Amino acid sequence: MDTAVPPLVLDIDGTLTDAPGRLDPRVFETLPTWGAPVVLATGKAFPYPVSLCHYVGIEQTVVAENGGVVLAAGEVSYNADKDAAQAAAAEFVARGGDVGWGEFDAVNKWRETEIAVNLSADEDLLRDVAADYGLEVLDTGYAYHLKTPGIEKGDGLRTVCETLDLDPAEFVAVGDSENDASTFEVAGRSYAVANADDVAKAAADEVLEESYMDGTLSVLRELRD
Ligand SMILES: O=C(O)COP(=O)(O)O
Ligand SMILES: [Mg+2]
Repeated sequence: MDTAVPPLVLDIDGTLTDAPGRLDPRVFETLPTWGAPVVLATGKAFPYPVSLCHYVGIEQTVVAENGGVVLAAGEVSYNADKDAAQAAAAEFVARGGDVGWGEFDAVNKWRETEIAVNLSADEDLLRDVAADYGLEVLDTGYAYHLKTPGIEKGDGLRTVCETLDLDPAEFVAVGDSENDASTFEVAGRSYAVANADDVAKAAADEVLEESYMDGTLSVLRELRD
């Protein structure tokens, strides 16, 4: 029954995907029929979750770039400083670093508020440069994010809730990484999938027995039944 399901805030990578990072096809049958708002909250660049909502067939309600960009009810807000991240990334490269996505950098091309760096990059150098520019480095397990400190997915969820007149405490959150800890704090109930990192596991109300979409679906089924 759909009558009493709570709104959801779902991470994408590691939560709606499989281990190699492919979207789990069960997303297509589960999310469009959910009887309450579904927010996708991700570290991915803004167009990725917007496209995902489009193709899955749900409202475009999105927290992207770790809270840097929020879209709800057609209203977009930008909450972080791409210029600083871009300047720091240029300095990182000038000091011998490699952002690591090859010649055509689709990971950052449409990113509005931060820069994502491949996990193969020199982390110590990246952290040094970030500190010089007053930025932080967030490791999601999928990328290092060179970002404005204090801007988090959880702030994005609050913005969504203000726009849609929803109570964040009613939300159920599922995620897998350090960048989901802020969402877990803001949402009323939170779950880390079994493949989650230690920060996400410590922040979650409950750590699930199953990984990836199997874990996420175990929560959604329980909420629905
Ligand atoms: O972009 C990343 O690094 C991780 O993305 P996610 O927040 O959807 O897991
Ligand atoms: Mg994730």
